[in-house]
Amino acid sequence: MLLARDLALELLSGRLSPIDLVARCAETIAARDPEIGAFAALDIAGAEAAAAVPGLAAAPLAGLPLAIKDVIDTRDLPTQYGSDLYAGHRPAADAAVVRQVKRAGGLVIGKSVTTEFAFMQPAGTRNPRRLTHTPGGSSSGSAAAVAAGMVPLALGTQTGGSVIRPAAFCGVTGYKPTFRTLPTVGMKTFSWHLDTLGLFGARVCDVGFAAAALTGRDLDIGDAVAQAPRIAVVRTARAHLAEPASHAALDAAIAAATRAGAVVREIALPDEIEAADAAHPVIQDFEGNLALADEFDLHRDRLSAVLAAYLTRAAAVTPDAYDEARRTAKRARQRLGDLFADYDMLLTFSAPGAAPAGFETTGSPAFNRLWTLMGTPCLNVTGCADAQGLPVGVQIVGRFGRDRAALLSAAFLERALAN
Ligand SMILES: NC(=O)CC(=O)O
Repeated sequence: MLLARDLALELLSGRLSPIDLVARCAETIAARDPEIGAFAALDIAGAEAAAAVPGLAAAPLAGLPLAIKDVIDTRDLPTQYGSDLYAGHRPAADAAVVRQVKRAGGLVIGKSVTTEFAFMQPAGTRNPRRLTHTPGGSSSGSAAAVAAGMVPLALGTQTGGSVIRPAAFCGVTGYKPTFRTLPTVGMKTFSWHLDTLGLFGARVCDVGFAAAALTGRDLDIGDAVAQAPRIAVVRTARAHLAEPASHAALDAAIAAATRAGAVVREIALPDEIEAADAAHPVIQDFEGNLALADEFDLHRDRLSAVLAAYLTRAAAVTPDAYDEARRTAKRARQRLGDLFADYDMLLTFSAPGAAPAGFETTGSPAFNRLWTLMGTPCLNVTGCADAQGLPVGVQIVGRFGRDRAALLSAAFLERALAN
């Protein structure tokens, strides 16, 4: 994989030019994407032209090429939301986060494949770790493009588990920042209480570097790691949904963290927090039904059967149920804040197991959706694999608004697992 932060330092030093890096990415894309299908659209020429701008390497992103998930509007490339309803659709303006990429000196080399409206209908992308397996979703192309070494960084989105789960399946670092750290203006909305922009990179320091470059926040952790963090392991009430490989990965992470000096304790989540897991689908259903009302009312026959059936069911959620779900979520966030008085991070599953074989599903968000609703920073940490050699992720959950601490904790675990 391409190491974004190391490449940025090479670009800044002049040992590598942005044009040469674009050429390297383009060569890998040409060699690997025909069998992986990570990209919905490419703009190599546009990236080459942008790479020629003098002084680019001194910018925060130093001329690094990025893939942008195709639910995020781009003025220079089609934005099709994973649906033929929007075939060839060309937004008049870039999404706010795309402007942040360009202002920071990043190069948009292409649009990465999304599932239909970032929901559950699998797209055509394959897992670079094993081509007969799903890469996960809904940020399928973003995770696959980074895993295959086509780009050093990719933008994705998460409403359920669409950053953390594909990152785990493809063996890359996925970072879902605190809610609204990155602006969702110009992203195709599914749920305005849940939609969160995230990043994919090879390592924790790479996504931290990118987040710092985009936002100007103190998130570039470099080689730093947390010192002896207090870790609460939470398998949650859904632990029965985790396969043996995920339990084994969590056990390996616990052992590695303990060896590295962490204080690790396994706890049960308080009932108020567990209750929010059931609130997530109520909020997603109510808001998704409205966010996709035009497509559902006017083009239902051109939606996948999965999405059409979902939106039909989602219409049944009442305003009272929606309001109660939001109150449940608020109580859970308050209780979670209390929990973090005693711990620096939570450690849990990233997904039920390794990437499922076949392409009938992109996997389950069972271990992601609660944290999406909590709005807390989450990272998939690499370093574990199952008996067949497929990556199995473990997930760090940090305190709301404390993203630097979450990145340092994730870097601590990443290093502990690598040693
Ligand atoms: N958009 C989403 O997060 C849905 C999923 O978990 O696949």
